Amino acid sequence: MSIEVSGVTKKYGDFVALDDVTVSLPTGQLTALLGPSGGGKSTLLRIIAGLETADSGSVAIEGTDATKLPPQKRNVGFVFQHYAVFKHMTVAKNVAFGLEIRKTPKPETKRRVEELLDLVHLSQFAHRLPAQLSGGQRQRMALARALAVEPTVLLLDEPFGALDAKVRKELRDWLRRLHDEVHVTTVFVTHDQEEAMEVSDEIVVINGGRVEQVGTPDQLYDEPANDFVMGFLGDVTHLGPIRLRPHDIEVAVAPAHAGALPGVVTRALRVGFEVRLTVEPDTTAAGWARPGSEVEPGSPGEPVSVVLTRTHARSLGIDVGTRVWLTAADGATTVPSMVAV
Ligand SMILES: Nc1ncnc2c1ncn2[C@@H]1O[C@H](COP(=O)(O)OP(=O)(O)OP(=O)(O)O)[C@@H](O)[C@H]1O
Repeated sequence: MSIEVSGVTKKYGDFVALDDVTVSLPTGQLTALLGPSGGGKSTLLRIIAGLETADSGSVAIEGTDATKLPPQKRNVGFVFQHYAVFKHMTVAKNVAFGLEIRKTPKPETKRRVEELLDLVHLSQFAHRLPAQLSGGQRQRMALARALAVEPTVLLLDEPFGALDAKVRKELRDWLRRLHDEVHVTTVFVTHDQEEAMEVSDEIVVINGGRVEQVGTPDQLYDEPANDFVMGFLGDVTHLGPIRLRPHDIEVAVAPAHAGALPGVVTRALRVGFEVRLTVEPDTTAAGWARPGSEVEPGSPGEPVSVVLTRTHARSLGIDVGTRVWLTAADGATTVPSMVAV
């Protein structure tokens, strides 16, 4: 059982926001919809919630065809970036709201609200008004409110987007722990790859209205389906005709391998335990045969970025001006360079 989105297309006028999207979001997991701005993430989430109607295709939630169901019949909880709260009601009343309109017996509502406030660590703020909470506390209240009615699915649209970086980080750790406790199927939208990688069981990468790849954070990082996914999930550089991650380049200070790309270090930046090098390739040097030369290189003369640990850089004696030879490390994740169009 899961959320099954099949062949969903959504247009706004001539603009195709979602183009024949098919994806399955597993039950009990925390799934991120990740992609650049305007890619269609929110549109997909809103179609799952029933706040938007697809032009074609279907949505099933836990085996029930929900395509034509209104939002209130889908049993979904929803939290937006700017969450609408009842300003005149206390935190406890806000959380109780959904239970009260469902005419849940008073003692049960009271018990459930206490339980939820405990879960989101807001018990001591139960009698405050929302305006007396910090932004992060308000989002936790919003999550408690969404969870109150025991939704089958929790949908979060950039729930921490408006908060500062530190609070965002705290809330994302907290969301992961909360999810491990309650296991409600959760789908959240983010354009922040680090947030998606840290929190989710599975990531759906959406770009230009299409699903680029679905996989665990490790799968997407280590086996990106294409150049877009590779670039969106981490730093990428190039070595002749291939694109790879800067830490997947091996550096030698003597021409050890045939086919190694010779160059000169033009910049060495120390950041924490890393040293980030910029290497100007010397493609005119003798002995350089382009590896995989059936693929036309994008720009063979462009500088290459390389990341080494500080210890490694020190042991090689690397600094600005050092002559180096670069090769792709064994097992490096690579994709062909994009062919210029
Ligand atoms: N009601 C609407 N009318 C017209 N165009 C819309 C409407 N809603 C969304 N769009 C367009 O559809 C595209 C996808 O929007 P969507 O909000 O799904 O993107 P997103 O990936 O969530 O982006 P962001 O991260 O910026 O929120 C955008 O180009 C947007 O301008």
